[in-house]
Amino acid sequence: MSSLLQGVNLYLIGMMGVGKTTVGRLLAKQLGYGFVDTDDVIAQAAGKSINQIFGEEGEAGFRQLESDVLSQVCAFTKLTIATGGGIVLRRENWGYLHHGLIVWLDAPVELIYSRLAEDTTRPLLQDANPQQKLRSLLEQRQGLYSQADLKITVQAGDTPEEIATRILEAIPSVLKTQVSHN
Ligand SMILES: Nc1ncnc2c1ncn2[C@@H]1O[C@H](COP(=O)(O)OP(=O)(O)OP(=O)(O)O)[C@@H](O)[C@H]1O
Ligand SMILES: O=C(O)C1=C[C@@H](O)[C@@H](O)[C@H](O)C1
Ligand SMILES: [Mg+2]
Repeated sequence: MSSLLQGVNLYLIGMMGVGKTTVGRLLAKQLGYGFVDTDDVIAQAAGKSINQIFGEEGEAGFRQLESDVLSQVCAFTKLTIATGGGIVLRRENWGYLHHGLIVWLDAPVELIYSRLAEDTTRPLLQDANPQQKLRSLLEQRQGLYSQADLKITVQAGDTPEEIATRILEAIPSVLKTQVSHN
């Protein structure tokens, strides 16, 4: 698989809590790829948590840092990159994402909510009605996520290992499509 990909980066996109970081780490290991999480790189570079960045610089400040990090990461090869849930919002980010293969992890809002109900590290979910907030974010972003090369639907009970395997099994079909267009 790794040789089929020829070093092309894999970008995982999708809503917060869908499992991009968890599955991305596994995929990287299985592919012999490096692993990068854009949220972690942003927090490390800023020396602040994501919550602090949102609090001090606003969402716009965070989005700028996110684009800066993505623009640097995409220059490397052989990486699996777990992105932040809102990376799809900026048009310029798509130019970077399309350097690699983009995989959308999609899951029902109820499943995402059950995972993140107690979470305090996602600033956009610190809302009076987090489930409704998730619903409206997904509605706003669905059309953007659907521009991915590959959509993988995640259901309750799917283990990270199963999801990683499903992604690996689906990759050849996408690569074949790309080759046949050349
Ligand atoms: N397949 C799974 N089964 C059970 N729990 C999972 C699964 N995938 C992820 N989780 C759990 O759900 C939570 C969110 O997962 P994760 O941090 O990987 O999501 P994410 O897509 O990276 O979110 P964000 O966009 O906020 O970074 C974590 O507590 C993780 O352990
Ligand atoms: O969905 C989002 O907009 C976000 C998801 C997280 O990964 C972080 O990037 C941040 O909490 C914002
Ligand atoms: Mg993550």
